[in-house]
Amino acid sequence: MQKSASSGVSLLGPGGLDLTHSFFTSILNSAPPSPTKRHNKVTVVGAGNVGMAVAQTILTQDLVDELVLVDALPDKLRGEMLDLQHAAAFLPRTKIHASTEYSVTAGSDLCIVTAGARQVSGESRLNLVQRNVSLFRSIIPPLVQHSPACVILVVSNPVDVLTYVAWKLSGFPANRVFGSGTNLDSSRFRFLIADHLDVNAHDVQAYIVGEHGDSSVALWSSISVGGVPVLSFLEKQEIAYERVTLEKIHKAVIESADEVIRLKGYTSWAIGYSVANLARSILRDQRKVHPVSVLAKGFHGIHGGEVFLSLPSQLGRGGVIGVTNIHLTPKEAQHLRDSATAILEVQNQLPI
Ligand SMILES: NC(=O)C1=CN([C@@H]2O[C@H](COP(=O)(O)OP(=O)(O)OC[C@H]3O[C@@H](n4cnc5c(N)ncnc54)[C@H](O)[C@@H]3O)[C@@H](O)[C@H]2O)C=CC1
Ligand SMILES: CC(=O)C(=O)O
Repeated sequence: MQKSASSGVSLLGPGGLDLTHSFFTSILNSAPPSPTKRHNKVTVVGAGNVGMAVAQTILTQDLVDELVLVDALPDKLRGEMLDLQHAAAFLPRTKIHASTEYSVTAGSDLCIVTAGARQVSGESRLNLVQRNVSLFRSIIPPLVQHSPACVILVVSNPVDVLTYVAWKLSGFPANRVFGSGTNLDSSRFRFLIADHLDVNAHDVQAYIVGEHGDSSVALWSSISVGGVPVLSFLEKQEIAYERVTLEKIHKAVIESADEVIRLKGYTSWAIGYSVANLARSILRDQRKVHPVSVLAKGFHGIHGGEVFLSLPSQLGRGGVIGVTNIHLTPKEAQHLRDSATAILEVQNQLPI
């Protein structure tokens, strides 16, 4: 009995009748016109906790026509694919494929890399670098071979160093390779500020930039609630202690991942939503600004080497359109350069 390549479901009836041709009668004399809507194909490499959170969030948001999962574990991969396909009646129509072979990814518009080792509680993300760089050597070249025009979005940790590695291995221009960076940290920051002030996180503007990790930099002057700049408001009211609260909130952001990992073993939902939010900006050419990991050499006095770290950047169909000219205080600029140094110290030890 013949089976469809991606689902394994039989397309032939018991007598060998091909049912796919017998349910509908065409009302046209020729083939129907091809749809004018752009066909979006996204690949997610790594079908672990993060990859599957990304996949399911993308599916529920009706972003893609084809979703491809790639992993090194064939049974896990097929199980995840079937489990998602079985929700087809409740989801926007999407063709879901899964394979350990990269040929299935051909023609992807966006390739999201989540494969790799993850940190345990108490471990720094930077500690993962050697293990994940060698995985990237087997992941990035075949992705590029099959989708030479794609945008690559790196999620695996340490995300800033691995985005640099992906850029080098791909040979792509820098606008087509970026990392999820501090889009997640900034979301955690906005949630904690909103929670503290009892407002909606959508109404809180606040950026964390630099490394997705211990040396991240909170841009205090970027914080506004409903259009009111928070720091100058607090200064006018002479509520100095709130500045201490904000610093505590930034510390809580840095410790967030470790807290979740200690409690449930890994983080997944927030990064899933964060990445789907980035995918939407790319696929829908939304030109929204997100704090993501981009080639930062030359920005804000960062000169020591080619380094990727997060800066507020505009995203569209072709990838990173540009980095916003944010104003940094001398202290913030110094912290950003320190963050670049922390990343470069790890990166410079790599044979890339
Ligand atoms: N940037 C961010 O904000 C975040 C990054 N992460 C990172 O995402 C990565 C994945 O985390 P989890 O999904 O929790 O780990 P996981 O262990 O659940 O999944 C990793 C997956 O990668 C697959 N894999 C390993 N080698 C592969 C290869 N050569 N080709 C294809 N697939 C391969 C494994 O089979 C596994 O399914 C980690 O590096 C983690 O630190 C996690 C959360 C947030
Ligand atoms: C694991 C990780 O990088 C995070 O949740 O922030």
